[in-house]
Amino acid sequence: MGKIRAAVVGYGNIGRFTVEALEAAEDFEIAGIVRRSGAENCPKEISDYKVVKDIKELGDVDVAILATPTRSCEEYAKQILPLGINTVDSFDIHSSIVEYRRSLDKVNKETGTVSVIAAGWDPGSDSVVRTLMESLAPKGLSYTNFGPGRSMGHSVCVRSKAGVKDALSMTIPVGEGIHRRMVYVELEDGAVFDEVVKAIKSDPYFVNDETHVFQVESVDALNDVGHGVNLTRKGVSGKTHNQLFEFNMKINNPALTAQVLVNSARASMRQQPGCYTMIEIPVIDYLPGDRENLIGHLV
Ligand SMILES: NC(=O)C1=CN([C@@H]2O[C@H](COP(=O)(O)OP(=O)(O)OC[C@H]3O[C@@H](n4cnc5c(N)ncnc54)[C@H](OP(=O)(O)O)[C@@H]3O)[C@@H](O)[C@H]2O)C=CC1
Ligand SMILES: N[C@@H](CCCC(=O)C(=O)O)C(=O)O
Repeated sequence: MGKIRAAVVGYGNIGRFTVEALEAAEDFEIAGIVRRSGAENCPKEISDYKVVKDIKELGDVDVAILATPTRSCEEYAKQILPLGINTVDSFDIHSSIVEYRRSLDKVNKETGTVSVIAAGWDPGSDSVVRTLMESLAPKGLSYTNFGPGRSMGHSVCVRSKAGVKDALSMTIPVGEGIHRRMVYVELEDGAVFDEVVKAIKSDPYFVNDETHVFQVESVDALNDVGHGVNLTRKGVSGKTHNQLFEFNMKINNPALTAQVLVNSARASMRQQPGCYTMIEIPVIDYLPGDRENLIGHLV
């Protein structure tokens, strides 16, 4: 089989690391990068690739990796799927995933394409770990404790508010799956801080958590894209109590998200038409290489 031709749509934090992850993956080639401004002010590190405004300018593309804000993923996917191109995204509004999956699945079936959605680390690879833990102790309690670290999704959400020039949303674990949000905003001239605070606190990304907003001179001076998670489950296997499982990681957030997107782009090439979350795909499909070799060294 030839190399998988992938396009990266959106060249922000996740887009930049997605290009790197594709460059490191021997079974992929980069068909090009889609930016709203096309090749205008093109960053030096991608100047050897085709950089375009519209994915149609790229010729043959097997899969489009949507490195765009979560709230624009559905619109991009619905423009791209009718071209016969698979899509992959890291959509992260947990409460809307079922509805989003249903909406794209219809388009996938009509166009004979595959979408893998919610494919970052959370939702994404953590969802696979949560699923495995629940199967190992079907009765019990699981907790997902994030950070401390930068949530890209929450930071993107704050940056989309009127008057915000730049933002950093830090996730602070309070315990048992509860989090505090510490939000640092750099404002445009003339922006009213209290209005910005109101817009942030009423957004579904923040509405259920204790949120503190601070105005700062420079977000860049504070920025650190490190993050992490501690997942636990305590429960019952069969009729036996007190089974305790734990999964921990400390990560560079965009680098890990990009790696999961690339793995999911590969997996998209191996599924029947439809829309999938990561827990619906056999884990072996995320890996390159010969199936029997993988079974030989992993099982
Ligand atoms: N599931 C998970 O675990 C994770 C999910 N994510 C998701 O990844 C998303 C992207 O994060 P990040 O890369 O930091 O975001 P950025 O803002 O850095 O990048 C998004 C890029 O999308 C393009 N874009 C297209 N439409 C818009 C629009 N309407 N407004 C702004 N930009 C647009 C822009 O690129 P251009 O100008 O080149 O077109 C922009 O640079 C987040 O929304 C988050 O939800 C992130 C981390 C983990
Ligand atoms: N979706 C997150 C990754 C998981 C961590 C998280 O949800 C949080 O910090 O709130 C992100 O966008 O960075």
